[in-house]
Amino acid sequence: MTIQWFPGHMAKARREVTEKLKLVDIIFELVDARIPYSSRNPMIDEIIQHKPRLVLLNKADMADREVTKEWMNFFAEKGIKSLAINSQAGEGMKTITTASQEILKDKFDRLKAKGVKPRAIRAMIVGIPNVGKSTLINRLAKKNIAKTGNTPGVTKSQQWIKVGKEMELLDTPGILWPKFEDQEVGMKLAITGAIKDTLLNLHDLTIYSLKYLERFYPERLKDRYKLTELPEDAVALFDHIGRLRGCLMGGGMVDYDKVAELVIREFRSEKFGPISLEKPSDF
Ligand SMILES: Nc1nc2c(ncn2[C@@H]2O[C@H](COP(=O)(O)OP(=O)(O)OP(=O)(O)O)[C@@H](O)[C@H]2O)c(=O)[nH]1
Repeated sequence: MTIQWFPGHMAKARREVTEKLKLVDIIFELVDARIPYSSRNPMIDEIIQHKPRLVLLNKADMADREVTKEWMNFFAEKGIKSLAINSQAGEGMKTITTASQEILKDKFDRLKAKGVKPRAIRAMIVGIPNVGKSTLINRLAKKNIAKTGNTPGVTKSQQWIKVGKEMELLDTPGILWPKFEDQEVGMKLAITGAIKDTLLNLHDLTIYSLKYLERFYPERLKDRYKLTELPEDAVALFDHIGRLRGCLMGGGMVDYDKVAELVIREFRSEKFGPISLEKPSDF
């Protein structure tokens, strides 16, 4: 689902998350492991205030493992615990409960000391569109979607999902808007599918992807398109790929639109292997 964000939608999204915050002990901030900076909501700190949080670097299977480690260190330095997960395959699911228990240990110990009966940790997922919120909820839910009725004060359909004995998760995630701050962030969001590519020029997107590969993963680019040397400019590279892959118009001219579509499709379907599009040192 791709949402067009207008100020009214943003205000509503913020209000909904703020409302649900009161019901939970911890927020799971879901980001795309390939773009942990660009896929964060720009106002997340302001919205969730001091609520304990766990950053989940989702789609870690598509990101560069070494770079993901750098991001985990980056968050740790800010005092934020993060985990690399793959919701689609269900990898890292157990670690979410364990990490939440660690983060909330003091709070729950205090409650226990006051004689409050132990209860499950209550959590909710927030993140920008397409980051994997529904996939994660389904993974964690397994068959345990609790039909415990509605929670007062929340949307009628709101339910808690049991995640083992230790945790309960709100079944609807908080959907927040992505950053719109600059073109580069926009490129990364479009490449990873968080915003529609029709909002950007497909050729710009392709050139951005190719330049990125050229800079950080040159061998993969050469391997994929049977290049011995990297061409001097984008046009030469487009020509080479077009001829190699038969993206031609009548008369044998290279069809640049087709080349652009092909490269983006291959980039998104991991034909170049797992790739991270940003590092903590970029910021
Ligand atoms: N490779 C990979 N793909 C994933 C992972 N998690 C989710 N996906 C895919 O990412 C796409 C978006 O996932 P959703 O769960 O629909 O994302 P969402 O955040 O709920 O999206 P909205 O409903 O738009 O807010 C789907 O095609 C998922 O299969 C993951 O860890 N790895």
